[in-house]
Parts: sequence; structure tokens; C-alpha cells
Amino acid sequence: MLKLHPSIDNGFPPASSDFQGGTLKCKCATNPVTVRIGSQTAHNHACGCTKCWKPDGATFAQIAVVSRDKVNVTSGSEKLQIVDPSATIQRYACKDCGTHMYGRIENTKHPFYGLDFVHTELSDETGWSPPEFAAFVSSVIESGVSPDRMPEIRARLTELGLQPYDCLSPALMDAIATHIAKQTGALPA
Ligand SMILES: N[C@@H](CCC(=O)N[C@@H](CS)C(=O)NCC(=O)O)C(=O)O
Ligand SMILES: [Zn+2]
Ligand SMILES: [Zn+2]
Repeated sequence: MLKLHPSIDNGFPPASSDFQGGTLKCKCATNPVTVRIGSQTAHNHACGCTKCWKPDGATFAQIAVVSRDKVNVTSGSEKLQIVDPSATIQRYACKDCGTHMYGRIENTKHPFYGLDFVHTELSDETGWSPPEFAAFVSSVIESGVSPDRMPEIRARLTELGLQPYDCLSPALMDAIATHIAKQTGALPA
């Protein structure tokens, strides 16, 4: 059976109204890193890229955004390290178990500056915004998935209601391009 992601394979519940967030916990049995997320997330999606953290056995990551001022490390901060300081998204991972706890953009000109990237399946709470689409689908090949399996993977994502894209969704790509056009002057600010 094709395994995309444990929070996706069996379908997913809708978001709870008035959901106020929850606490993400890494996979360490003792002294886990915990991160409090103080609001609902947005733009949750499956990501097939090689950089996003995936649970054991998963083909895709599941990742959402939340305002960076709603993200607070509540324990184990000494165990966090940035996976790749040169990446646009600085992913803070637990150095003991490898789980990515949040990703942050420090470039103030980046279209997504102010938003952190989080994996809400690391929380025990239910009610988080469900995935809406699948991004960077072709990139799973870079993790070793045979290209022959791509039709099956795209069909399954579509069946689950997650439209597959090979970059981000058109709405997010349009938002990025609009932000850049306003910076360059191609569109009025
Ligand atoms: N094909 C590449 C795509 C990587 C990529 O561009 N990932 C996207 C989605 S998470 C991104 O925005 N990356 C920025 C970053 O990793 O800093 C891979 O799989 O490594
Ligand atoms: Zn850990
Ligand atoms: Zn990714």
C-alpha cells in the first residue's frame, strides 16, 4: 500500500472552528523539545521536497505556516540546531532525534517573511487546518522514489483531494510573484 504520510493516508478531519493552537513535541522519549503554537495554522500542504522533515516511512512531509510571533520554544531549546544555515528556510531540528520543530525565514524581503513553517502532526491536539494541496511532488524522485511510481502517487493525492503541483499551488505562486513585482516596480506597490 502506498504510504504518503501518516496524517494523510487515511483522510483528515476538517479544522475545528475557534481552534487556538497546540504544542509540538519532538520524538525524544525523554526531555523532548516542545514548541507552543499560539494560533491556528494556514496553507497546510503535503511537500515532496528533500528539505522538509518527514516521519519514518513517509514519502511526503506535511507542513503549514503560522505567524512567527505565535511560535515559542517552551522546552529543550538547547537541543535545537539549524539544519542548513544557508537555506532560505532555517529549519530548527532536535539534534537528538532529528525532528524539525519549526522553519524560519530571516530575509525580510522574502514573500513569506513573518511566517514560520511547522509540522502540526507533532502535536496531540486535533483541530489543526488540514492539508489543502501537494507541493513539489516531482521532488520525491530526488529522495529515491522511482519515476515509474509518479502516476500512482499523483492519482492517490488527487483521490485524497490534494491537487498535486510540482512547485507550490497557483495561489501561492501568484502571491510570491506579486510580492516580487511590487519590489521590482513591475507592479505598483
Ligand atoms: N527539488 C528540490 C526542491 C527544494 C525546494 O525548493 N523546497 C521548497 C519547498 S519547502 C522551498 O521553498 N525551499 C526553501 C528552503 O528549503 O529553504 C528538493 O527536493 O530538494
Ligand atoms: Zn528530539
Ligand atoms: Zn519542502
